[in-house]
Amino acid sequence: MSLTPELVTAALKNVVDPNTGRDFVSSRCIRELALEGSAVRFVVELGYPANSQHQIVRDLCEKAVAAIEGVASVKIEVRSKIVAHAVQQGAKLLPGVKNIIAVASGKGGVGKSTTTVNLALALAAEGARVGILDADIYGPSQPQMLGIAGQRPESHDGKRMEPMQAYGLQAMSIGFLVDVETPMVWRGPMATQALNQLLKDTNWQDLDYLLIDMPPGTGDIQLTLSQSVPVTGAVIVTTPQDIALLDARKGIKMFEKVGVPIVGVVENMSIHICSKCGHEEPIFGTGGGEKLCSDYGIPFLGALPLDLQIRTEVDDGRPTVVSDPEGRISGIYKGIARQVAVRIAEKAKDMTHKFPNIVIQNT
Ligand SMILES: Nc1ncnc2c1ncn2[C@@H]1O[C@H](COP(=O)(O)OP(=O)(O)OP(=O)(O)O)[C@@H](O)[C@H]1O
Repeated sequence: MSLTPELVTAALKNVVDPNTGRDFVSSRCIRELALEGSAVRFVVELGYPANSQHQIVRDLCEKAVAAIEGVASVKIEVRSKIVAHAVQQGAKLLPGVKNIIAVASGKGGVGKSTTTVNLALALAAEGARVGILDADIYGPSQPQMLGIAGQRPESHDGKRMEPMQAYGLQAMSIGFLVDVETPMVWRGPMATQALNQLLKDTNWQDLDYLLIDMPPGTGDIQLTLSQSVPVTGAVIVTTPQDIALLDARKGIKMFEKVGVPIVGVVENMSIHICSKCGHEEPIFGTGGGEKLCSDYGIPFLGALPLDLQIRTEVDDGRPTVVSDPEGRISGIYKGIARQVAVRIAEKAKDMTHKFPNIVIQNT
C-alpha cells in the first residue's frame, strides 16, 4: 500500500491531545501536511500557549506516524496560534488585545490578586504575550506583587500611557498613578470611568491575553465593568469557606447575567500543609469549590494550598511562578493556566471583524 496523506491523517486521528482531550485532526490542528517519497512533514498548530507541551505533542504524533508502513522519516513543527475569541454581545474588542480574562471573587481577601499574577506569569512562561490590568481600584496590589511599586508609566503623546513591564508582562494599575497610601474615595461612576480609562488609554502591545484583576464584590462597579469590558471569559477565585463560596455564587450569577462565560473556578487556600511536620489541615473546609462547580455545571480548575511560600514571594514582588518556576506550587499554577487557555481556545472565534459589509442600494 502506498503512503498517502489520508493514511497519515487517519493515524493522527487516533492521537489525543492530553490537554484538550480531543484528537489533533478533529480539532483542526494539523497544517501543511506534505509527503516527499517516504518522508512526512507537517505542522501541529495548537490554539493555546504550550512551550512546555511542544515536545510531548511532537513525540505523540511522531510515534503514531512513524508506525505507518512505508514511513522513513517524520518532521513535525509544533507551534501555537492564539486568536481572538467572541465577547459578550454589544461589546467591541480592544485594539492590541485578543482575549480578556476577568479574574473575580465575590469576597475580598481570598487571594484573587495573587492568583491573577501567578496565572499571568504561567501563561507567559508558556510563550503567550500577557498583560494585567489591576482593576482593584480601592486597593491596587499588582504594582507591589510585580515588584515595580513606585514607578510611573510614560506617555509618548501626552494622551495614551505605555504599559509598565515586569517579568515579561505588560501591566497597568491605578497604583502607578496615585499615592497608594491615599485612600480612594471615588464613588461608583467615577471609579468605573477611571477603570475604563486605564483599560482603553493604555497602549497594550499585541496581547494574547489581558487578565483583569477585578475589584472584589458584586456591586455596581463590578456589574458595569463586566458589561462594558469585552470579556472572553471569567475565572472565579474562592476559598473553601462557606461565606466565600456564597459570594462566589453571586459572582458567577453576575457574569451569567451579562453573558460572560465562566471559564472555571480556582479554589485558593484550600489546604494547609505544616512546613514543620507536613501535617495537612483543611483550615477553611474541604470540597466547597468542587461542589460549587458541580451545582453550576462549570469546570473546577484546581486548588492552591494555603502556603507560606505563596504569601512571602508575592508580597516580596517575586510571585512563585517566577521565584520557583519548577516547584510544586508553580506546577499547580501552570496546570490551571493551561486549562484556562485551552477553554478559551474552545470558545467561538471572534467573527465580528470578518463579516462583510452589506451595502443596500436603492435602484
Ligand atoms: N494560597 C495562599 N497561601 C498563602 N497566602 C496567600 C495565598 N493566596 C493569597 N495569599 C495571601 O493573602 C493575602 C491576600 O491575597 P490577595 O491580595 O491576592 O487577595 P485578594 O482577594 O486579591 O484581596 P482583595 O480582595 O483585597 O483585592 C496576601 O497577603 C497574599 O500573599
